[in-house]
Order: sequence, then C-alpha cells, then structure tokens
Amino acid sequence: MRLDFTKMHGAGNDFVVIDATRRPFDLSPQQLRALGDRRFGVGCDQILVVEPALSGDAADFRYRIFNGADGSEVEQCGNGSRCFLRYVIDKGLTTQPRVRVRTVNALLELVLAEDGRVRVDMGPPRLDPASLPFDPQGLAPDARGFWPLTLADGVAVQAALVSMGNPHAVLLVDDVDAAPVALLGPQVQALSRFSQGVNVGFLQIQARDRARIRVYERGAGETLACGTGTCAAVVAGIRAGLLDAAVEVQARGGQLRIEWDGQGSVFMTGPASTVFEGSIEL
Ligand SMILES: N[C@@H](CCC[C@H](N)C(=O)O)C(=O)O
Repeated sequence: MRLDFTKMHGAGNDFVVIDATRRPFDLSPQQLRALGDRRFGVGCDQILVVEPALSGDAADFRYRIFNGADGSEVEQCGNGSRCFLRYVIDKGLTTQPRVRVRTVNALLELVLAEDGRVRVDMGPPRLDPASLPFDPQGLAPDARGFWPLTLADGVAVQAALVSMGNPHAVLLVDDVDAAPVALLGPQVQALSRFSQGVNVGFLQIQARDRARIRVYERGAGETLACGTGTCAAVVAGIRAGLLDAAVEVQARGGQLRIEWDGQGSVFMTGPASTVFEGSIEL
C-alpha cells in the first residue's frame, strides 16, 4: 500500500506522522519497523498515527504512538504530542489553538503559544512502583526517592522511578557528555524488575532552574530529546529538593521548559517542526 506521511521533529526527537482521521487503518509491526528504518525506510524515533476521537469522548482526537526501531506501541510521547498539535493545526484538521487528545492511557490538553511553541498538560506523574511497573521486592528508596539498583555486571546505580504514563528511571550524573549512556541505558533496561521495559534518563543539574539531559529510550535507543523523560527527570529533581518548580532543560536536540508544583500536572513547553512530506510504498 502507498502511505502519505509527514516527517516532523520536536527538539530533534523525530517522527513519521500519519493521518488516519479519514481512513482508519492498522499498520503491522513489520510496516511500522519499515517506516522507522533510517536506511531502508523514512527513519524516525517514533511513528504517530492521528485518529478521530471516539464518539462521546471529551477528546478532540486520539493518537497512537509506536517506537520506530521495534514497532512496539507505547502509552505516551511528550515531544510527539507537541508535533501532533502542530500537525492537526497545519493540516486544517482543527481551527482551535487548544486541543485535547486521547492517548492509550491519558487525556492531554495542548495549546499553541504565540511564539509557536506548544505547551502540554502532561497530567500528574505517578511514583508508585506499580505504575511503571517496577518490582520493588527487597528494595527501598532513599530519602530523596532514589532506588538502589544492581546491574548485571554488579555495578550499583541509584534511580528515581517515575511514570508519565510510560516508565522512566532517572539517574543523576555530574556531566551528561561524559555519562556512559550507551552502556548503562541497556543494562538498566535489561533488569527484569521492569516487566514492561523502561526509558533511562541521565540528568545533570546545573542550577535550581537549569539542567541538561540525555535519554536512552525503550524501543528506540538514545534519542536527541525525550519529552516524557525530561518531565520525569525534573519531577525526580524537584522531589529530591534539587530543582525549583520551573526548569529549563537542554537536551542534545533542543530545549524544553518543564513546570511542576509538586502535586498536580506536569507542564511541558517546547518546539515542534515539520521537516518534509512524502509517500512510501509499504
Ligand atoms: N520520545 C518520547 C517517548 C517515546 C516512547 C518511549 N520510547 C517509550 O517506549 O516509552 C517522548 O518525547 O516522550
């Protein structure tokens, strides 16, 4: 079948976006992997499928998210949600600057700011192990909320565990550039305690309102930015008493602003850009 698509990115986290609002369809895992392949397909970190809302739902749209490397469906994608809003506005699928979208497990509210960035109400974080899910047997978090994890080669790390609808483990590092992301990311992911896998964030705190981040994503490897990973990392930093309620976070592909009052929703503000459009035979 021939498929029209739009290539987008949010802070360097890149997406193939597909309009399924007029014609519902399912892509097989093989087709999703073909789209995500950077050599034999279009290439992207995630594939976003925009669908109409179910009748009677409070949402304006639904959208589904798939990791491009393995075709797995996931619950949330922060950078993708900003691209979703840009997409439905640019394609004339809505005339509203404020839109609600249903994901697998949440209802997000997004608004286009005057400067062209998108602000997303990402909902509240969840901190209970069951929400990731994470098997805590025999472990307890320290006073700052970090859990002691022992990796396969015996290396011990401390990770804050946060669900933003999808699972995140956050490690504090002194320097993200020097952090062994490609080594530790897969090792943390390999822990059987994370039965649904986990995204692994490496957070460098520079000041109470400024940080840097790298994320080794589930189903994608290291990406240039991860919206939910950045939200999770800032939540972990605020809970540990290291960050204030509003933080500018620099990822390798761009900057995100994250706000959290310690109780309610996490708000994420950042860019969303279209790169090109095309069609591909799958
Ligand atoms: N890049 C995303 C997260 C995409 C999903 C993630 N890889 C997972 O498997 O949970 C973001 O911006 O949040």
